[in-house]
Amino acid sequence: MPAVPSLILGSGSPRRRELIAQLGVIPAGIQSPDIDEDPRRGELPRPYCARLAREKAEAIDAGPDDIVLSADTTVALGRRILGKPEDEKQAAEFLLALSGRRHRVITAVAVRRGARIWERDVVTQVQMKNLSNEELNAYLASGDWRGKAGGYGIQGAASAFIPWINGSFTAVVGLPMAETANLLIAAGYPLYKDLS
Ligand SMILES: Cc1cn([C@H]2C[C@H](O)[C@@H](COP(=O)(O)OP(=O)(O)OP(=O)(O)O)O2)c(=O)[nH]c1=O
Repeated sequence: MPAVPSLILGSGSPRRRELIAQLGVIPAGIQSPDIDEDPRRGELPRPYCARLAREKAEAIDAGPDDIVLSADTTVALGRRILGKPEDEKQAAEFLLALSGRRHRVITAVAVRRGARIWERDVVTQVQMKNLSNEELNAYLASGDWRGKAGGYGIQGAASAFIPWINGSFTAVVGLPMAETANLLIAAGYPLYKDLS
């Protein structure tokens, strides 16, 4: 058994890689999980998001002692799930639905070691201001909506659309850092341990 378990980042998201690097964690491997992200009929946003994080962690090919970290970020408008827009038209539809409204961003994290899974989900409230046509069109043209739940990235130009959030900024970007660190420690990852 290796003295230090390897961490496999089970996520293709560049944001998640950058966020765990801030903890000093450099993954031994990175794999993009390939799962069906369609919500089940009647599935609510929070259980949907938790299920996806878990399924992503389970879909990663890892050794029995490796630690796998996966996550899912979902934008919820009431009971409605807004995932990653398929095209610009859908991004426009999502942004118009969010314009002037408060919504939730849910990020679920799943850490797996062998058959054991440690999970947490975090809900952040986000207020989006009323978007003018000019703002909407400029943002759509920037392409920054691509690959982002709800069709916006709070860490980019869309920061100007968000007067306030209540909760974890990093969770909105893709990983709640405090909870992620706790899950890694629970799974036996030697975070903060001096390995020299
Ligand atoms: C709301 C919001 C989402 N996002 C991103 C985080 C996630 O990468 C993405 C939601 O898609 P996810 O399905 O959570 O993740 P992903 O497809 O990018 O990567 P993987 O499944 O391989 O882990 O939206 C932002 O970067 N900023 C934001 O403000």
